[in-house]
Amino acid sequence: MRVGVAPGQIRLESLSKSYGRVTALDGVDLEVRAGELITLVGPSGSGKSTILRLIAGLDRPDAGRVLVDGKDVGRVPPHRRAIAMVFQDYALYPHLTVRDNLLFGLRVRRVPRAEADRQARAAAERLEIADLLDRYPDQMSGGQRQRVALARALVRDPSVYLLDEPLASLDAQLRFATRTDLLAMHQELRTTMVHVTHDQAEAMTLGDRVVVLDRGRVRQVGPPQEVYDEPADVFVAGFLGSPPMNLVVGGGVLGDAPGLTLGVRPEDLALDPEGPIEVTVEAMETLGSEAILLTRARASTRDPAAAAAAAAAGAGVRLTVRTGPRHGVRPGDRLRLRPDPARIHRFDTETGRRR
Ligand SMILES: Nc1ncnc2c1ncn2[C@@H]1O[C@H](COP(=O)(O)OP(=O)(O)OP(=O)(O)O)[C@@H](O)[C@H]1O
Repeated sequence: MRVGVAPGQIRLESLSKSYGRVTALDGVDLEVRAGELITLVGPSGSGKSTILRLIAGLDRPDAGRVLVDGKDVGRVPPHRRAIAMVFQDYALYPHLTVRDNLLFGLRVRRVPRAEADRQARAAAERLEIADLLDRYPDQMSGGQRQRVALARALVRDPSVYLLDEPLASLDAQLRFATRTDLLAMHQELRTTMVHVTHDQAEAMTLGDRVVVLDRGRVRQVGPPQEVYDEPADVFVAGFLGSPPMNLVVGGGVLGDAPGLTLGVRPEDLALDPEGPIEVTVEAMETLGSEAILLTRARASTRDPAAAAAAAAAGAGVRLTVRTGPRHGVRPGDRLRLRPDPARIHRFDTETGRRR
């Protein structure tokens, strides 16, 4: 029996990369499965684009290896890797029409004219830009340019797509529409896609798995809902979710827990007249389908460090609550909250790790 590796599988082994004194990647291990859409997410400077550049061969690692389909590609130049990259700023050739932008890569590869035309048209139709083939990039909207950039990647017929914040410069509505297109494109092609974003909402919706990065290290890898429900550490807990998880050192109003930090997401705090936590509403945002209440509780804790921290801050713990839009609450109101006991997260305060 032949044991092969499916095309488009990527393995990163102990990848490290520094720029001068800046450590961009610090021992990254990651396996991207063939055909998977995986999203790298993390704050600015966490190393996301560096990972893409190393996979594409645009940069070389200081240590570690990149394997594509089981082969070390360290010595393979970028144009020989079966990889297409799409950037936030489209990177279209401004002096070429859409048609010629699409044909460019095919001409470089000496694909016969008729076949190249056929492939360019198929990609344009796939991304619904067939009526724009004679336009120049500056004659199109941002969303249209992004579709052209995706179509150009498509005609290369790569075994891996690297997408570096392709939706970042689109407005909210277009972003949603293009995100849906990208998902449909992946579902149809089933080609490996590594997508980078710093937008945690995008990471939740776009990807079979999400990789959370922080300062050049992988903090957690898993299906988005799993990472959201069981963050591996305080960093991931605070990063994924908007508004972020409420985190209370020592537990405080969430329950006395010396040495631990307890967390609860805004949607897991219910308004309940019998609830154990008394808070004052300081501000609120009503968003149509939901409301966010910014409240402040009195810290009740026996953890001396937490009590001192709360006292030093001059007030009680802030708790953000997500609730329905028709709550009848006003700033200044006193309310009671009940945390869902099954949804309290426990972290070691010293290491930050989930307990
Ligand atoms: N060519 C370079 N020269 C110097 N420093 C660099 C270079 N490229 C990246 N860095 C640094 O390496 C770190 C990681 O950068 P990288 O672009 O991978 O982050 P990122 O997570 O993609 O960030 P962003 O979301 O802002 O694009 C940053 O501190 C960055 O300043």
